[in-house]
Amino acid sequence: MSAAEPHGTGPAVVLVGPPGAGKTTVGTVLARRLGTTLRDTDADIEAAAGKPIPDIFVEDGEPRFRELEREAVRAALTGHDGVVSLGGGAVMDGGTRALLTGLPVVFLDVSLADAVRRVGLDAPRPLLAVNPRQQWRTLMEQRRPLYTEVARTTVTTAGRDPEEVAQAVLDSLDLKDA
Ligand SMILES: Nc1ncnc2c1ncn2[C@@H]1O[C@H](COP(=O)(O)OP(=O)(O)OP(=O)(O)O)[C@@H](O)[C@H]1O
Ligand SMILES: O=C(O)C1=C[C@@H](O)[C@@H](O)[C@H](O)C1
Ligand SMILES: [Mg+2]
Repeated sequence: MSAAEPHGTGPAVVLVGPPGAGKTTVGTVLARRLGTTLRDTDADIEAAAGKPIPDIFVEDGEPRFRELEREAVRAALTGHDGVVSLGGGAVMDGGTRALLTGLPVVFLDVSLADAVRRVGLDAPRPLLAVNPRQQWRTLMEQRRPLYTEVARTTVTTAGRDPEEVAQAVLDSLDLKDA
């Protein structure tokens, strides 16, 4: 299968995984290697709402955020044939999960220790505001089955730099560089 092949037929790769999995970093590498661009639904939501995600959580609540996210994911998946990176909690919404059916979704798996090391515990993440380490553990335990459910393949990021992770993603989907 050629990397440039799926133009006009949907995204080449959709990345899911918790904060710190490397969705943005690896997505950027993948986009370069596939000769395409990365679309990040968190950025799309912020642009559409005209405010940062933490403000959406505080002012509108998480359920509203998940609705906005579902629409952002729908738009990204239908309007982009490159690499799409979803927010860490996108899989919590059943409607969003349904949008991913049949797509080349890759779960970037990361250990709690690596995620905390990469992102830190003081980042402005609304769901980690109180007791972040315990919250993180709980989120990872809740979400792992959902990442696995939506994913066509799972790629571990432990002990791999972003280039190596990107290569493993391409291999897992049987894609080649542009
Ligand atoms: N495979 C890797 N090895 C080491 N560090 C990595 C790896 N992947 C990403 N990082 C680093 O981890 C941090 C978080 O990566 P990144 O922002 O890509 O994660 P993310 O999954 O997009 O997170 P978020 O859900 O917050 O958007 C960055 O500093 C990045 O350089
Ligand atoms: O893990 C989560 O639930 C989130 C992750 C981020 O990507 C953002 O989508 C938002 O902060 C929520
Ligand atoms: Mg990111």
